[in-house]
Amino acid sequence: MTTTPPDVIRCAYAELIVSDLKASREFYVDILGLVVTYEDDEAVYLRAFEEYLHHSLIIRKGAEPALSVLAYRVRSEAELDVAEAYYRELGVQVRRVPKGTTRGIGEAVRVVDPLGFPIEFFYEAEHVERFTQRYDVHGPGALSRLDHFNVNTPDVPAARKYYEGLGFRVSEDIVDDEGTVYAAWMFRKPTVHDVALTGGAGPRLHHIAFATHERHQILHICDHLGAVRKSDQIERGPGRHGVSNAFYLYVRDPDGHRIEIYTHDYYTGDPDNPVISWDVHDNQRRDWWGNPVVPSWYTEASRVLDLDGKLQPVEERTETKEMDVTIGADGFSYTRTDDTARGFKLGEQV
Ligand SMILES: O=S(=O)(O)c1ccc(O)c(O)c1
Ligand SMILES: [Fe+2]
Repeated sequence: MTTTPPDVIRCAYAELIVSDLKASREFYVDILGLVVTYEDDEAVYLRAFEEYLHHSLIIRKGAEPALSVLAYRVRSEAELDVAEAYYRELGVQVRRVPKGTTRGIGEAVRVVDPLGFPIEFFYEAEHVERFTQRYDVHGPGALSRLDHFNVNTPDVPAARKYYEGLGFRVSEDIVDDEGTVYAAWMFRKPTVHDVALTGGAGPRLHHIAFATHERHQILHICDHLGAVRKSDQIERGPGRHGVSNAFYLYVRDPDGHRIEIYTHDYYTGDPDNPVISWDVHDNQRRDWWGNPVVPSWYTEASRVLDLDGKLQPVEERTETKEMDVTIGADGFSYTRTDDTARGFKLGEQV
């Protein structure tokens, strides 16, 4: 690459295609408590309480539930030219879209990145009221901001190299002693990640995560789902992650799109931030308390669209899959590395 990469600040918004806008609005607004910035018959533009840009999530009515864009904010309008040149040199599909193509967003550059994901780079965006201290409208499950994207991609080292080319750094990863890389967490903003690369068939969206300030907000969302008899939308957690140290919950929206609610990871902003590598057989890597990872969390994810709204084909992972080495009769994981006397604890039970 001769051209410099665009200066990405952070993950900024996503657009999900949903089959029933009303049902999805109930999930994202009535249960998760996101704020509606604007809505019409086609789409709802949502933001979390600390956010002052127009939206961080769009849910848009469509026949095929899928991800239609993951957007990163760049440091200035000038970075759009940089992004356009960078991706043209990569030889991928690149499109310049005028201001207002997406309500509330200025001029942008859209690409299908080398991993097959629909990605947008933008700077200018409409400012709206920031509800940081509007405690009169915060619910008990108040979400503060969008925190990260997690994507399924078959070749994690190749994806890591691509994102390193964009100036992202690795905070943590999951590996085995043969050198297979199962997942990596990468950041531009000084937290654990803006994007996580999860080995698996891809391009697929694994989840979008919103942060809360307090664990009790996550617990309230669980209680709320129970109260409306929608506990089946709780997929995994609440729990404490090993990787990232965050307290977490995964819920599935009416179309099965996965949303993580996440709090309490850590600062990564110094140049010498140490990378944490986890052994794939460490049973506390994904859940610090050793709770099992449900198989659907490894196998299910959302399809993604190209820039014309067509489903991207999915490529299977060829390297060993994490689920195969840590779940069920063939899989195994340990709690204490020297615990040979009692052998390996069977990994996540299925
Ligand atoms: O399950 S992991 O502890 O690996 C994990 C860590 C951080 C995340 O954001 C996540 O989705 C999953
Ligand atoms: Fe996550």
